[in-house]
Amino acid sequence: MNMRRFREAVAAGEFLITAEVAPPKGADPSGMLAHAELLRSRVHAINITDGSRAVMRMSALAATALLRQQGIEPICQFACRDRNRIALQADLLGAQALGLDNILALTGDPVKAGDSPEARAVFELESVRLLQLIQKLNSGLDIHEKSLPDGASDLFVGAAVDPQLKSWSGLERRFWRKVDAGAQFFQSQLICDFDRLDRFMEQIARPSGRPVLAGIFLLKSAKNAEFINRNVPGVQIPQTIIDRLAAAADPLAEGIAIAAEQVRWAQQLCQGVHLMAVRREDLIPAILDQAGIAPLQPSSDRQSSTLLMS
Ligand SMILES: NC(=O)C1=CN([C@@H]2O[C@H](COP(=O)(O)OP(=O)(O)OC[C@H]3O[C@@H](n4cnc5c(N)ncnc54)[C@H](O)[C@@H]3O)[C@@H](O)[C@H]2O)C=CC1
Ligand SMILES: Nc1nc(=O)c2c([nH]1)NC[C@@H]1CN(c3ccc(C(=O)N[C@@H](CCC(=O)O)C(=O)O)cc3)CN21
Repeated sequence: MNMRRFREAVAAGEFLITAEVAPPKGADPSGMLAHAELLRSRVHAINITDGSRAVMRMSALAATALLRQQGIEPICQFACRDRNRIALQADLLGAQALGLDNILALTGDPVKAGDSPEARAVFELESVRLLQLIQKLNSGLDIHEKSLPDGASDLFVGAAVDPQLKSWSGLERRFWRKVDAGAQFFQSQLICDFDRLDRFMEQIARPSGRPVLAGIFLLKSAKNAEFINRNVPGVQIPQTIIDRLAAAADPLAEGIAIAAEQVRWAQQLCQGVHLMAVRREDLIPAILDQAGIAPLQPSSDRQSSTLLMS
């Protein structure tokens, strides 16, 4: 089973498709695995959240290991909130040993956003320093530049970016710091302003040569959009979209139509999409169908067709 399909697709310049799935809130992974199974032929990788919104769930490391066991390529989110440098390095090396070599390096949401506001937050590193740490592990050094006697990692690491950030100069500076620290791909924050994405791609991202996946969220209703505006740090769904959902006879169908439109815009502007459909991951194939994106060719078929052609 090819578990380097995502990085191969990045290298080949394919239009990249990932989907976000949260680990279970409990010890039984069967629901998560069933959702992931529905997406197998539609995405290059499944991106597993790590303490998203500071809400307690199963560890991303365990959840991605389970996906990989099932033959589905994961991207493991790594947030800096809950682990100091010893624990981050330990888990990164463990991820590599388990074959979980796609990583998304994040700072992480503040604990006050979640279900344990009294928890102690660590944040010893933030996303750029986490990327720098991974760069060191990949070159056979630990965070203190001591050599790793049992070998370097080969982690394929990406970072988040919010093209709608108010400070353009802050956005540009932070994006380039992430590129310099080894980010191989970028996943955008949930995006609604595609003019802004266009400008970000033209003026900031394109010169870096790093692919950007637009973060596209299936809004299930106007209420869902309002929940996000209240509870997801850094996200603001515009009133025009909330009104469109509120006016729709079938808000879920309207949400699918909006997401499919956004996928089409992303095809014009950037190198991929990161699809989020919280608790309705089963609808991601419908979004891709409406956007005119066919299932992916299995990577083994692609290899054999290349062989036939040569
Ligand atoms: N110096 C400056 O100009 C800037 C400073 N900052 C500060 O740095 C801190 C952390 O920023 P970063 O390390 O850049 O954050 P980060 O690397 O974790 O995320 C980058 C952006 O993506 C968004 N994001 C978070 N989780 C995401 C996910 N799962 N998928 C997609 N997007 C996601 C965030 O809202 C953020 O705007 C913040 O406290 C912020 O105040 C942030 C941006 C610019
Ligand atoms: N700062 C930040 N943290 C994140 O965890 C995060 C982002 N940004 N941006 C990208 C995605 C979007 N995320 C989201 C967005 C919406 C819901 C949401 O609406 N969840 C449920 C409600 C669940 C509940 O009731 O607790 C839903 O009904 O859709 C969850 C995670 C997670 N990701």
